Amino acid sequence: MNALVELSDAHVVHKARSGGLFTRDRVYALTGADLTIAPGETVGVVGESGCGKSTLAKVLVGVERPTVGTVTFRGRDLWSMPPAERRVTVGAGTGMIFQDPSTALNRRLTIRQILRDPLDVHRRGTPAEREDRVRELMSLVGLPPVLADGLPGQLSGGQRQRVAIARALALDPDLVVADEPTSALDVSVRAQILNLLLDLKERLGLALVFVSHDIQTVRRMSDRVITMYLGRIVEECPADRVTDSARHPYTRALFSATPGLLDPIDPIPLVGPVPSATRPPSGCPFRTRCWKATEECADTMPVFTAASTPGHRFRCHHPVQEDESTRDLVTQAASVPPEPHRT
Ligand SMILES: Nc1ncnc2c1ncn2[C@@H]1O[C@H](COP(=O)(O)OP(=O)(O)OP(=O)(O)O)[C@@H](O)[C@H]1O
Repeated sequence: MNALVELSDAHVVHKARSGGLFTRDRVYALTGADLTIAPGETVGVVGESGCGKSTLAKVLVGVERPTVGTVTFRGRDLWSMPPAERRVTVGAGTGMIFQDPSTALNRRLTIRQILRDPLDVHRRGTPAEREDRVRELMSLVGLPPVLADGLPGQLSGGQRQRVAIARALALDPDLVVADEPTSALDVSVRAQILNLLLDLKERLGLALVFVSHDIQTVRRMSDRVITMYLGRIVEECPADRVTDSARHPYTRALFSATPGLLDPIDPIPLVGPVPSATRPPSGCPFRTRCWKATEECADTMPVFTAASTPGHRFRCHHPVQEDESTRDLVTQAASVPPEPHRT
């Protein structure tokens, strides 16, 4: 695959905190992530809260340095560049859109100042050209020019997110990462912002990484869906196959619990809670909740296996068969008693 950005064996480990103080524990936020994103591709990232989606997103745009592993952007290793060069590469080549535009935008600056800031920092064009670019960016995201002298607090949530999108696009990036871009917005404006992102992606040829809890939207927006579990990428699947043909039991379970995707069925029952990211299980991290788990799963983390469809791969010792329906899996999972090796 022609790569725009590539992660190779990327790990992010944090010091754990308790009551604001660091403890001796470590949080394994991202473990052994290998991922390639092509120019113009939309990759959706799904997984339960705390599984490392935001960490993956931040590593991809060079905001977070992996503790171990490499991030290659347009063929260059980001973290072996001199810092000044990395700032230019990341600042101009990537953009990030956060969940809550109210906190992501400086509320003391006007919209014009917010949009001019990256152009000034990266010294793009003459002052007059920067003013033109601000007008162009506002028009690109559907904001009337009259709002240029307003403050973020004077705008609606949807308008603020449009400003955040315009700012992310200011320097013509190749890659934009949107981390839960609509979850802080009113339901009524979510679709408008998602359509705007899709439209901009097409018009500007952007690669888009879309992180969300909203599985239906991820599937609709993306070419490829990445499933994460406890800091690991466990499956990559073309979006049009992920509901019915995902091979990792966790991906099937996640999609079975999303209302409206499949014929009405009960979700695949999973045993217990997600384990702590400070003490991930040995072997496959999903094994403690998986109805297919065996001793082998406790002993070794499976390597990626390629499925029959290009772009589809999974890490599982006992994958779901291609012809197994989610309804079959619900029955299977419900009939398996908890095993000692699961804990
Ligand atoms: N700076 C940090 N210090 C300590 N632990 C952290 C830090 N940042 C993230 N973590 C932990 O790393 C793990 C992964 O966090 P991350 O935010 O990437 O997950 P997520 O899937 O995006 O979660 P959510 O869906 O709730 O936003 C979590 O256990 C989180 O508590």
